[in-house]
Amino acid sequence: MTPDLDVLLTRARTWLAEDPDKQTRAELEDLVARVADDAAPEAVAELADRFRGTLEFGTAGLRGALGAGPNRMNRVVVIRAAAGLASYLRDNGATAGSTVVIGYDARHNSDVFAQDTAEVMSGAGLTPLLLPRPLPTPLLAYAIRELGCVAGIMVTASHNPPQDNGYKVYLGDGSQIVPPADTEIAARIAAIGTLTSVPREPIGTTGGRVLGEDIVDSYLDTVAGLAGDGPRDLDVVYTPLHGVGGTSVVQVLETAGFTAPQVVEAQEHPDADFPTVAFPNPEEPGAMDLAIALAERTDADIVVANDPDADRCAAAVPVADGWRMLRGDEVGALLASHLLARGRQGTYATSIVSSSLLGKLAAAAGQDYVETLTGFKWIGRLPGLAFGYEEALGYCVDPEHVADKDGVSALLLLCELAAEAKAVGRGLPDLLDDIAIEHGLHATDQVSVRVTDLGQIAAAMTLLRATPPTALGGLAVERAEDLTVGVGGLPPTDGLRYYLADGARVIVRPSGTEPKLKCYLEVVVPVADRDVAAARAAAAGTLAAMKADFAAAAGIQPV
Ligand SMILES: O=P([O-])(O)O[C@H]1O[C@H](COP(=O)(O)O)[C@@H](O)[C@H](O)[C@H]1O
Ligand SMILES: [Mg+2]
Repeated sequence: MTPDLDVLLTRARTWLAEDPDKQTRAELEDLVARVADDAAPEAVAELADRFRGTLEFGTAGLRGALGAGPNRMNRVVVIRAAAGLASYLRDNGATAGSTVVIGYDARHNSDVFAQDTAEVMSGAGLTPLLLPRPLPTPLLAYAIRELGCVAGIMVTASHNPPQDNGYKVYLGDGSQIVPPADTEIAARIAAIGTLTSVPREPIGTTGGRVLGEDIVDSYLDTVAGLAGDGPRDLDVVYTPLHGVGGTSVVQVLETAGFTAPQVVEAQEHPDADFPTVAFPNPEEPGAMDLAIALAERTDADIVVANDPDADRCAAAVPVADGWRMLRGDEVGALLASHLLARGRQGTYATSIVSSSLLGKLAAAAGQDYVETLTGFKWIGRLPGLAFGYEEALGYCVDPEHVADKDGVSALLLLCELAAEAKAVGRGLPDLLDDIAIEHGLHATDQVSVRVTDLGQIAAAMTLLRATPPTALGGLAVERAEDLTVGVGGLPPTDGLRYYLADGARVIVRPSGTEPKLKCYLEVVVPVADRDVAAARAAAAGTLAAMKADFAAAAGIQPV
């Protein structure tokens, strides 16, 4: 046995001694035995990975595979995280009786992690309020403001694979944490000694309770109230993708006067194993197949979907040759023009990896425009926000009540817009064409590479930094920026941005929620003689060439 292996085994045994979860304990005991017996290389690598650092706050809180060890999601990590957060809150003005609202999705152990969190809050003298059942993330964000809480926690891994879970952390403003709060909370988590030093009390101890359905109804009525008067004739197919959006979306649409959507039966109820999809992420190819098939069979007008925690919204619409998924940037432009047409005043915002079109729409209507880093935590908190969106299917159409993305309210307003268009014999693609004719066709695409070894992502970034591309898809790279130095007033972040000829731009960055390298591309093609189809074809050709060149420059194989 090498000294390194000895240290690893000691750490694992120390961890085992305080793990309150039978299942993760059994799993780690087994792994420790395999390492101690014959140091089987696979077992050693697995154990080392579990103890390689601790889960850190990323784009949207903590996120990782379920399992034992500090580098996984489990009860020990959650209890420590809750205790660190409680200590941060106490140091920043929270007093006895300050409330913390806790929500959870329907993933494996989400309810257990929520319960642990509530007990830690009680133990710290704060008052936990638990949402009554697995519910959408935006409902949690709503509850923070509505109930005047000092913080909120949502136990969810959103759209990640079934074996993952996660922990989204919000402060009293209803937005997810950003620096320096995240590092200050992380420091307090790191400072926690043994788990036995963390006081835990039953949730009633400090007046905490499980909330009733009234908070759910209050949220759903608020969302339904966003729709104006107008046409409601629209045949909607909907899927919550085995997540928690289902009943909320149906209730909101009906309250707003729509006929109940047809819901994809096999994906209607929450299921932690997401049995009908490879990845429960509407961005992934195939995730919407069942919904689109149902829409085809029933000749529906639109397909809408939420990701499993219902903070994202995806849509597909019928076109001449079948069904077309709308990109997040397209839905963002549609919702923005819908709100601008209604006279919504304020700041229109998106992330730097999203389309530049929003800036043009806002400017044309005399409204302010702001760009942030990736992550809705940056958008939701902007003062004076009128509307915010990001290409990753996230939209905030009601910043007054929900300072985060909300797949339920976005879905309602998109259906409202589609019904208005249908009433005059048009579809959402026609509205997109109108926008393209006025502002130029802004076409976006993404190369997303899933890796098993995070080293591959670092290697691609290193290669790009060492040998920057000089042209992509035949467009010269006119300017390159390394985002790690913090450009244009943005906080530093790992990423590279290239400005190309003809207004094209490319950004590459590692995902902060999944083991993926993401490259976001945009080209802007003027529309001549109202011929949007020609501009679209030209843009598609350039984007395809840019993708291929980018993959070669980064040394990656996109799937
Ligand atoms: O998981 P969700 O639905 O909350 O979505 C989260 O992850 C997305 C992808 O982030 P990344 O590119 O770093 O993986 C972000 O755009 C989003 O703001 C964040 O809330
Ligand atoms: Mg989500």
